[in-house]
Amino acid sequence: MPAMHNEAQSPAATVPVLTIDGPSGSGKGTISRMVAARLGWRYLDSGALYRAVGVAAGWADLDLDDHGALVRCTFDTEVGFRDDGRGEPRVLVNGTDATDELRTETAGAAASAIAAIPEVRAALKDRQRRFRQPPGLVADGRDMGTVIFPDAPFKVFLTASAEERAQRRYKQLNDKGVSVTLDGLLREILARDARDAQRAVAPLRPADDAVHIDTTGMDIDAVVEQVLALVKP
Ligand SMILES: Nc1ncnc2c1ncn2[C@@H]1O[C@H](COP(=O)(O)OP(=O)(O)OP(=O)(O)O)[C@@H](O)[C@H]1O
Ligand SMILES: Nc1ccn([C@H]2C[C@H](O)[C@@H](COP(=O)(O)O)O2)c(=O)n1
Repeated sequence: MPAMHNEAQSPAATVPVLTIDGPSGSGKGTISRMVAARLGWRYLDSGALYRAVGVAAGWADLDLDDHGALVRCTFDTEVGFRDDGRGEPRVLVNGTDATDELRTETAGAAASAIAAIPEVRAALKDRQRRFRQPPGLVADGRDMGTVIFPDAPFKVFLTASAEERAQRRYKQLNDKGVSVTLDGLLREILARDARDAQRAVAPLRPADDAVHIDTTGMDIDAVVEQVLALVKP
């Protein structure tokens, strides 16, 4: 009976997903949040999950080479998102607001190292897929279009030159009163790009069916409009 064939598809699979993957500082988070708000869809910051595990591992004084302990830590770490309507959602790690610690380059580097462990990625898979709820989801990360939501109807791969990404991060951190050097940030960005793109499991790469948008020299609103046009032409 034809109806039986449809039953194989889970209800979640009918919820539309827009995936936005790309390297650090390409604007994934900023653009995803704005597009999700315009569409009235949910938002998944998948990087925050890896960062949260990194931060929790730091709190527990775990060695980044102790993969067994890091995998256990992944299962034990509860991550909550609280949107107070004032920009970036707050991220709670085991009940503690860790948003500011999560956004540091140190947390980014730890997340990138932990994210190369296949069992950590496997442990976070279902947690990410559970965000797919009506009326739709915007999901940002490195493997949203390739691994987590390969059937997403809308996929974007955002890039910008490494120099521009470092400039953006420099301004972002300066505005927060964090003292950094442009050279140091550029080195960190290039190191993170290399690790994320070269790991064996779910490396950073565009899905075959992703639309590439190079945001070098583009302002935020122009990128948002270009992405929205893909979903609502
Ligand atoms: N098109 C753009 N033009 C100028 N600045 C931008 C643009 N897109 C994002 N930015 C700024 O760049 C900074 C980094 O953006 P964002 O945090 O969204 O990047 P990301 O790709 O999510 O980074 P990460 O992967 O490290 O979390 C922010 O300060 C943001 O306002
Ligand atoms: N889907 C994802 C999301 C993130 N990571 C890893 C690699 C990143 O360097 C790190 C931090 O992510 P960010 O907050 O900068 O988006 O987490 C990943 O491997 N896969």
